[in-house]
Amino acid sequence: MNVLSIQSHVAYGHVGNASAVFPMQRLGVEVWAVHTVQFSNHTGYGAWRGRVFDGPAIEELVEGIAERGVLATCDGVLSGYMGSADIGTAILRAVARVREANPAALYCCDPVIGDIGRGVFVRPGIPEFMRDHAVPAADIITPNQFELDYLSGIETRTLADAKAAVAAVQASGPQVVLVTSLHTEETPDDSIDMLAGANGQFWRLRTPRLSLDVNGAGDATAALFLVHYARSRSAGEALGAAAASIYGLLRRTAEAGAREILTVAAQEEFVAPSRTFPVEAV
Ligand SMILES: Nc1ncnc2c1ncn2[C@@H]1O[C@H](COP(=O)(O)OP(=O)(O)O)[C@@H](O)[C@H]1O
Ligand SMILES: Cc1ncc(COP(=O)(O)O)c(C=O)c1O
Ligand SMILES: [Mg+2]
Repeated sequence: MNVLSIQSHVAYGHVGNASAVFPMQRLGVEVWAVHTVQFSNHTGYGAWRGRVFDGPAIEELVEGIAERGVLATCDGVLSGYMGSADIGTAILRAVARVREANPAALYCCDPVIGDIGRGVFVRPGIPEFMRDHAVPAADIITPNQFELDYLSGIETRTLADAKAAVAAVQASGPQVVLVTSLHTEETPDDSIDMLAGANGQFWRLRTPRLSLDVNGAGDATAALFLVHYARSRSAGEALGAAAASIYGLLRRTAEAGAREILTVAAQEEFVAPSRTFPVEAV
């Protein structure tokens, strides 16, 4: 399996491609990593150095890959944080080129917009770009609850609200939706839910809430979910596999008290998670 992953990159630590690429490789996937930014470290530190690339820089690399004659062997495209709408447009052009070469290729868009508590943390214009262009073009999206609310225009308080919001977003294009970090009125305070929806069916998975504050977990989650969905074509199965790996990774990170997720030290969790959780049809 070959995945074109177009995301931010950091030299130190693990967010964006620096969080997503290795778990996919550990699962046996060839990853074609295109970086939208190259920063020293993630922006959660408050200070960083490095450069933001632009649309033409992304298109140039995709052109070079196309010149190798390999686009037809690309099974999926993964995108995450978009620095500008210009980069977003380049990503959607890459998706169109891959689909032209391989109509079966899946586009998984992590619609990074913001988070509960932090609000919108992307540049002006990006939320609208995600909602009006990127999400409708995707086969799979992996919003957190804040992003689900924005994309659907529904303020989700209950599981029924979340299901309605997923259905509303599915009507705009993506058939498979994974909601991360979901907390509804039904969710116990010491727990965290994920909700997957596909073909009119919904599955919920609940894990303990760990005491940690890290970045990059969503990027790894989208990557793992794409790979497991591409292989199984079951959103429920992909939910169970991705959630178990992420939980194992974060549990190890919390135990170590680390500021960065333990992508390398906890790599066994990507292939053989130490704990699995029931996937409940809801
Ligand atoms: N404190 C936590 N405890 C347990 N799991 C967590 C915690 N934070 C994140 N996760 C797991 O990581 C997944 C993705 O993280 P999330 O914070 O939703 O990503 P994003 O960075 O995109 O908002 C969540 O769905 C959840 O399974
Ligand atoms: C450059 C960059 N990309 C991606 C992310 C994604 O982090 P998170 O998964 O916490 O949203 C961050 C967060 O700080 C970042 O700085
Ligand atoms: Mg995210």
